[in-house]
Amino acid sequence: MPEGELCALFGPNGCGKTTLFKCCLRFLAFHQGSVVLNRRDVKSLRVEEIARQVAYVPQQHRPPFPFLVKEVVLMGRTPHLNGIFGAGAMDKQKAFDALRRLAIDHLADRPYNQLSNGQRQLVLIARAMAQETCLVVLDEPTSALDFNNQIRIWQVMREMAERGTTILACTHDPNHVAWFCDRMVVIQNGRIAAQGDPMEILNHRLLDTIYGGSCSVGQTGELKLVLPREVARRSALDLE
Ligand SMILES: Nc1ncnc2c1ncn2[C@@H]1O[C@H](COP(=O)(O)OP(=O)(O)OP(=O)(O)O)[C@@H](O)[C@H]1O
Repeated sequence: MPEGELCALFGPNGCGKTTLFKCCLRFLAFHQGSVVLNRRDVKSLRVEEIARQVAYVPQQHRPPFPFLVKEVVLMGRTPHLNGIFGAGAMDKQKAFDALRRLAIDHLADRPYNQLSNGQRQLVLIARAMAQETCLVVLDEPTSALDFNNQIRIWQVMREMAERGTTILACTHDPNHVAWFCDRMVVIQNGRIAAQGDPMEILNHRLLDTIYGGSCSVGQTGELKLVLPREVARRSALDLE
């Protein structure tokens, strides 16, 4: 991936997006292919070295202990420290900045395991921001969020990419891909079915291949909009 790119990994349920992420991060062993991170094979890197370069936001996270939200976010600093107890004022400030950027600083002193799914998802994204890595990998980062927070997270990812962070996020929302991403990679049946600029490759033929004819792609000005086919028929959009 080019530096500073916001790329979406897209594909139907069960096509292997999470598995691919887990292989890239070495949570799962893989037997074919290779993963190269800043010109080095990840198999040759120690876990700490990977954590200094890649932050991961998992789809689900079951906390083992009632850590406070501010402690969970501070854990993002761990790869840069000599253990969590080495956290200094600057690390705490970075953790707080991430909480504030996501408008969840009011949750700082709440136990993480007493939060809603969406609140926990925001905390994990804040933890990844505090980690300050060159690559951030996010597994359906907006799946539990209200619409306002979905847009906030895509805007935050966009800003991070503009500042040079490379971002790989999987999502099931083709509109988010069209509105916010530089590139999309479509996985189907174990291989890359298509990849490129969403404005160029996101069309009804691609969606028919993935979803079997349930969607239409409309265009209004520079904006693409994916709608259920029946809804699209009722709209005044130019349909492909
Ligand atoms: N722990 C597991 N053991 C065995 N098979 C698994 C396991 N986890 C996932 N799989 C299988 O691997 C395949 C890919 O799953 P994966 O979770 O990577 O898909 P995904 O694209 O992330 O799906 P979704 O969009 O539903 O989150 C699926 O067929 C799934 O059933």
